[in-house]
Amino acid sequence: MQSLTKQCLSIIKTRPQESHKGTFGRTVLVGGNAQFGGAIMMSTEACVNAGSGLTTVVTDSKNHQALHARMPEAMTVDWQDKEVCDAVLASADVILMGPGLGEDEKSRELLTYVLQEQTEDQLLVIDGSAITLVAQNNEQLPYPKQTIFTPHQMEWQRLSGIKIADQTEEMNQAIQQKLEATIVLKSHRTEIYSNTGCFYNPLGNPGMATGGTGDTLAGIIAGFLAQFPHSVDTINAAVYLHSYIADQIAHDNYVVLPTKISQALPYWMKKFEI
Ligand SMILES: NC(=O)C1=CN([C@@H]2O[C@H](COP(=O)(O)OP(=O)(O)OC[C@H]3O[C@@H](n4cnc5c(N)ncnc54)[C@H](O)[C@@H]3O)[C@@H](O)[C@H]2O)[C@@H](O)CC1
Ligand SMILES: Nc1ncnc2c1ncn2[C@@H]1O[C@H](COP(=O)(O)OP(=O)(O)O)[C@@H](O)[C@H]1O
Ligand SMILES: [Mg+2]
Repeated sequence: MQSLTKQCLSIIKTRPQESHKGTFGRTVLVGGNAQFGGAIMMSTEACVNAGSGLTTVVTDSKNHQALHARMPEAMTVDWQDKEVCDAVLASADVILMGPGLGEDEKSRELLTYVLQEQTEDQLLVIDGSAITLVAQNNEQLPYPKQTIFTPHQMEWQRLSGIKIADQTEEMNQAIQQKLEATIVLKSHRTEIYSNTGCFYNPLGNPGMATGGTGDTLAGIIAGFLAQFPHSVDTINAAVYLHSYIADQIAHDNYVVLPTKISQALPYWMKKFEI
């Protein structure tokens, strides 16, 4: 397993002069039920700050006002409005599904719908509740090689069937090869299993152990994939930078607020651009 270094951030390129919001990708985020609105808001804040050209959030209408107040850069769609959802999903380069989605009937219906709508050009990042639902329903992925799962160890236990204590590199890799999707297996030391190699993130700190840090990572991964190459290098860079920034914040903060990571993204991306 290869340990990531600062070198992995070299995918962050200086933006071309001749560019516009369409150049940097369209990201659609699906999640946030009435209980977990904060999760999709944190993913959105991360995605916009990570540089997604256009970001649209498909969520429970209860979250719209708060989302607009917090992130006017993002557009919102009521997840009951099928016609608008169809159009928005069709326009996406990257879809992030799951932060705060919940596990009720509506959540299940939305997951099945998104899996049906995904096209062969679109990447799908599956996080949070959506991982649990894929595991429960034994959902088949339409395009496994274009799918990225971002489970923590418990979600990976549900998806892979491997108990946390048995989640060794060998076992994890065997299930990844069966799934053919990329797996970002989150823990205090996150590992990335892909069709082209396995990587290990040496950064991160216990200040990150607070609700929303994973929702934030999922938003960064989606925002990076929207504008940078569709490869594991881009996912590695997102994982590394998320922890790198958290480590900077942790120098003088006991707890690392996820929204602080998002707010610091544009600064650090500028520092690392080449
Ligand atoms: N503000 C919000 O609205 C928040 C909403 N959230 C959403 O809540 C939903 C449920 O996700 P949860 O992860 O809370 O619930 P889960 O039930 O999926 O997992 C949490 C359980 O897994 C255990 N666990 C074992 N190893 C772990 C590891 N390495 N990392 C994390 N947990 C580990 C924890 O102790 C806990 O008991 C998701 O959709 C998520 O996006 C959470 O992100 C928290 C914040
Ligand atoms: N002790 C720790 N050391 C390093 N990273 C951590 C630690 N605790 C949590 N993290 C990171 O925080 C994130 C937590 O993700 P997740 O459990 O999905 O959170 P949530 O769903 O609440 O947003 C992961 O990226 C994980 O690597
Ligand atoms: Mg999570």
